[in-house]
Amino acid sequence: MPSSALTFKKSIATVSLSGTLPEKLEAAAAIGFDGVEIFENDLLTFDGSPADVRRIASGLGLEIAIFQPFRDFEAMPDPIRVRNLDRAERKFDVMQELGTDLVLVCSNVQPAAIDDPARAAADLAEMAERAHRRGLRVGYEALAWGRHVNRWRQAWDIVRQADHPALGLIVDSFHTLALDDDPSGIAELPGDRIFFVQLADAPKLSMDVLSWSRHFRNFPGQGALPVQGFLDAVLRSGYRGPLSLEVFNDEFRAAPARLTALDGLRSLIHAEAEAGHGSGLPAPPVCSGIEFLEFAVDAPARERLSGLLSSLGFHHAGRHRSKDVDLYRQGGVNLVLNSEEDSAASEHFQMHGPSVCAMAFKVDDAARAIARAEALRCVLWRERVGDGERRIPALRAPDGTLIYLVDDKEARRSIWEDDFHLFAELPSATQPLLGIDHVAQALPFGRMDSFVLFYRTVFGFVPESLWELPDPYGLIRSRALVSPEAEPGHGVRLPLNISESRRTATGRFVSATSGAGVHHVAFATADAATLVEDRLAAGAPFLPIPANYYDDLAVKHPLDDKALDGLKQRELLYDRDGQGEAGGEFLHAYTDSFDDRFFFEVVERRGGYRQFGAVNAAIRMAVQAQLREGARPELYLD
Ligand SMILES: O=C(O)c1ccc(O)c(O)c1
Ligand SMILES: [Mg+2]
Repeated sequence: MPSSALTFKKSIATVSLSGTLPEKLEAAAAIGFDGVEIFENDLLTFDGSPADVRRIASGLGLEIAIFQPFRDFEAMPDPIRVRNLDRAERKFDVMQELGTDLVLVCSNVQPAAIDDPARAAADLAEMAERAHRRGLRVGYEALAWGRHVNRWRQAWDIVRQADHPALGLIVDSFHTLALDDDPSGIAELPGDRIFFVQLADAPKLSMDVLSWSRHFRNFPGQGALPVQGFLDAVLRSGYRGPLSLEVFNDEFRAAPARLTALDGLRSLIHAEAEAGHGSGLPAPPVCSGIEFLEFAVDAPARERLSGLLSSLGFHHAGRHRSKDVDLYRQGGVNLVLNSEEDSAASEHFQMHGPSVCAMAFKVDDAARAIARAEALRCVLWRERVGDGERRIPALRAPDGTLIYLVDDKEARRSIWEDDFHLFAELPSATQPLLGIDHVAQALPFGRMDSFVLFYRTVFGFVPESLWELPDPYGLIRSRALVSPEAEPGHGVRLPLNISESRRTATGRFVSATSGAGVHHVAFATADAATLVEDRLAAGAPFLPIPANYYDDLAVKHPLDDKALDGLKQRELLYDRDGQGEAGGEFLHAYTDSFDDRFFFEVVERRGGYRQFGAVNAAIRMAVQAQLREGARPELYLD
């Protein structure tokens, strides 16, 4: 840690959290924020006095960092000017009752506002002077849609011109970055003239900036704005005040306040550390792949699942030394079927039915990864272990799924040799799977940002662009998080899916399993055609693909008749990315779903194909829906 590292106070605006004002305060305090911004609307709708708010906050150990916003103040023609100064005095009374000394004035949006920075400066100087007499301060923020002032530099020029010690600048990453304005000059400002700093990110969307700001802001690291560069500039100025999250987001307004607050704090700790401050974070793990997936099953589900796995070419490779747990293996893929009573798996089974209850990532240093996760406020997990068995460190994903971290740095034997009675190895020629290519999860609506933040900050995964996939019964939004070192047959890839509709594959999964979870698992192979042909012969339930799909494929891609026929005979789907030599190919086949829950996929990546065959997801969802509904086209044909 450099000796210049500073820890900043962390604050959140009440507008970022759901609930009543006391609920918001309680959530912010419980999660560990130092302070809050009291958003005026939350006070107006609170059935108690500002002094009551002060008592509640101080009882929770929360500082009220600022009261905001005070709107449409500066550069108004008389007599509104005089009225605005009276209005300010009234709000100063409220601030003194609240016990905060700072108010945010956002730039005027009124058509009546005069386009004259000198008038704005004079008005703000007058307001600051009145505040000063009461020991209060005023901060001036440029709204991106302000009538005449919408950039931080304009606001700063006005603050400088007003030249009053009780008047300072407030910067908000959203307003600057949404206009594609350059924040780097903030580093040159005197840090003590910046009175407050608000941070928010947002996804890239094309819409008017006001609607974008009011509905789609999110926490730093959840969106696509360069918030880190903004923060670096702010901190280089010498600013030492709080870092505060100010997010207007329709989904956050509906989400449980504590979940949102936890994401917010995680985001701030990460941003502060990335800026070289705070107590520091150990580097993210290098994730080289998925060591195993664990399924929670009871005895009947284990019977059926092992049958499905056998049809896909897996064999029963081992039995746990002390628990009711079996290992199924093929080549580089390890699947664990856990029926142990009184375990995390059985708890998962009670809640969700047959499902993936744990993933294990292969990492370079599990202890370092756990230290990072802990610093980012993750929930850690310690499984009960038998004598001589390996304890594998683990943490909880936001949905409660366990993520084990396996490194073989100090071990002389693999986790399998440590904990399992292993049966005789089969010849590798009979095991064509290379590893787990990707693991797709279905998330409850409104939870995407939370998962993106978790995988991005804790593991350093990189979010890919958003896809919209048409299911016959609604739209699915999909975004993959990929470990930076992912190469074909290597690394971790996690597509995350959400759907507003309860009738889509994703929506049905979330309601059928009471929450988020693994929806499908894709296995990598070097030769999908041979594998699928062999497995179809062994009775594996690969989805039958409509002939129309192949007719269309012949038009889209330069495939000769032989190649096309080879795909068609084996129910293989196809995609290409890139152009010419640089292009890669993707061959894949899906199974029908197990108990209408999860399913498997076999994939072959050729020539550096980087995607997930999303263009074919609609075909898969339609075929699965037809199988599920028992659709029979002949009923509709005369
Ligand atoms: O959307 C608004 O009006 C609004 C108000 C206050 C702020 O600090 C802000 O960034 C936006
Ligand atoms: Mg703001």
